[in-house]
Amino acid sequence: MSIQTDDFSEQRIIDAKPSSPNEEAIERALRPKQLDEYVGQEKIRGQLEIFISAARKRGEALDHTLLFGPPGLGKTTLAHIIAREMGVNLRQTSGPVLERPGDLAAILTNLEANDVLFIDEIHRLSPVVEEILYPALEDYQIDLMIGEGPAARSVKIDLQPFTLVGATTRAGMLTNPLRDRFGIVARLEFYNAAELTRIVTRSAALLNAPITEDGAHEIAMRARGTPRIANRLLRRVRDYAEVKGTGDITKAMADAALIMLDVDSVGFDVMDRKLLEAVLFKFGGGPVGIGNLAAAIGEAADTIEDVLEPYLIQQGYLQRTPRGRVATPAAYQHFGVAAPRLSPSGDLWDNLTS
Ligand SMILES: Nc1ncnc2c1ncn2[C@@H]1O[C@H](COP(=O)(O)OP(=O)(O)OP(=O)(O)O)[C@@H](O)[C@H]1O
Ligand SMILES: [Mg+2]
Repeated sequence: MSIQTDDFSEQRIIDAKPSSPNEEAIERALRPKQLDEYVGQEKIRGQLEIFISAARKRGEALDHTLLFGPPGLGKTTLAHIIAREMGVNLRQTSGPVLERPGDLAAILTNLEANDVLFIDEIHRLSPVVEEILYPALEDYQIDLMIGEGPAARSVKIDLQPFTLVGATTRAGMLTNPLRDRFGIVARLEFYNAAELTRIVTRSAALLNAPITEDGAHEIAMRARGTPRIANRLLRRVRDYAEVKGTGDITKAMADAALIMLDVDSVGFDVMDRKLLEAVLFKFGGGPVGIGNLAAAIGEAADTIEDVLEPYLIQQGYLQRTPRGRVATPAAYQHFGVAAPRLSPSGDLWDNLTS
């Protein structure tokens, strides 16, 4: 099976974004429903446990909460868990869907006391819609213009207290006034292998797929720190094990399936390798600007920044410097080439912190 197509975002096996509506339905089925089923993110979980229980005791809405981090780490999952643990309804929408102030006003005025309003991709709210949101967040009130021309007047509408849960892959793109209105700001981190092993094991049980501990670990190691990718690899490995074996997902079975899928030992696929190879061999290890890099590998700068880079940077293969992207010795090593002793800025690599 080849995963090299023109539109790789549709096909890429380790894309952190959902690949199809069908996959979203499967994901919903695998989604943990309660905080204690939610694996990892210990700090966030610990904080939310306290804040939610305090808000419930007081009978108040939870503070507005911003969830940010790369795709597939569990933001939507967490938003649903928050509503459930608060014992309230969740209304879901997204930044690009809310085109006019009226769209948001209609949702806000229909919220019941302490409900959760989940706005995905909140960095893509239009400025006029954001304007309506400020007084809603601060005073549970909105100012709406009714009518047009000389007859137009503004009316204040009181809202029920509610909690905004905003999710974004790019906290840096939020306006300051919006960011300042979140009482709770949670940054989701990539998951370690032990956590992903637990996620894979749990999902396999839900899918009725027999799996060994080291089979789960093998998948976890190659899932780029991302539960969505872990679950997707699990489903592909299960197919492979059913066709090529008895259905049992062992380490050997997982390894063979992942080799077939072209996901290498550290979870890189064609796109990751293409990006690192470009930095290493086309741009001499860097520094290279994002625009040049995007042109060289034929990928949008956004996709590079949101989807490809975060994991490569977190794992120490790539660095972001003021002058551009730089490949680290680990990147040279991965491709079996000797790394230069000095970084492109002329420092010893050992002295640089990533
Ligand atoms: N902590 C977790 N424990 C177990 N499973 C998880 C966890 N986080 C995420 N998942 C699984 O990963 C899948 C993707 O998670 P989710 O949709 O919440 O990611 P997201 O951060 O909202 O991604 P996007 O940025 O694309 O919206 C879910 O189906 C869920 O099953
Ligand atoms: Mg989501």
